[in-house]
Amino acid sequence: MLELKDVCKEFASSEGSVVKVLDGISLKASAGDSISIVGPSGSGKSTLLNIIGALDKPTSGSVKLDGTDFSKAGDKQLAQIRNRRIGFVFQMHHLLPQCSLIENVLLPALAGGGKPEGGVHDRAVELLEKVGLKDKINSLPRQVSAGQRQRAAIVRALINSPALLLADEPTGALDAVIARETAKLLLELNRTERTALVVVTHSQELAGQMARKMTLSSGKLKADTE
Ligand SMILES: Nc1ncnc2c1ncn2[C@@H]1O[C@H](COP(=O)(O)OP(=O)(O)OP(=O)(O)O)[C@@H](O)[C@H]1O
Repeated sequence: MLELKDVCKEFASSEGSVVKVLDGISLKASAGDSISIVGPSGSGKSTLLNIIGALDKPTSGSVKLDGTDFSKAGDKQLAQIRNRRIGFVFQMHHLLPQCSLIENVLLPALAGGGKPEGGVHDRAVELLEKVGLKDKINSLPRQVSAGQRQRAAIVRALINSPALLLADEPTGALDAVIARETAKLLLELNRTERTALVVVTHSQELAGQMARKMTLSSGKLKADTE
């Protein structure tokens, strides 16, 4: 369902030369998969995640999600894919401070001007309950803990039942115990929601919890063999 073929990404450096950050990356992931990508700072992890998430375009190569080739999709279709088929979780929760947790979770279901489909409110409540936020659904982000905010952000990423869940340092801003709990939850939801999960992280502990561990280095992505 997610398929990257020979993806390359080049940037112009400040000196005017061309730097190849990604050099022929191929990757396949299907529902229920969990993949971690580790690598040194500046190795291109965020660049790769942005390309997988249709937030950036490769210089060459192709990215397909459920058969749709991103390079052949128009801007409107790409926006729809980003909103409906892909969930994003970042290091910072990016919840709107003036909206309650449930309002934040429902935002992606309202994006695009459409009415939320029937049942989405129930789904939001159900997911918030599942992550232990039953008593907090009407609380504002500042009224809950950092770990609870990140759990709400994960639920928000899942509200539209995406095929793909992309997480960039999802536990990076949390202390060790909460980070561990959040990682466990992320994996549990990945299993029950049947998404393909791709996590970029510096944390070897988080990376080690994913079924497939990969390293990005010198533009190449390699599977770690235990
Ligand atoms: N828009 C851009 N223009 C020019 N160079 C860029 C651009 N975006 C990223 N780069 C360069 O590409 C390389 C990879 O950056 P990227 O942010 O993907 O690395 P990373 O592995 O995510 O790093 P970190 O772990 O520190 O977050 C870096 O050398 C960066 O300077």
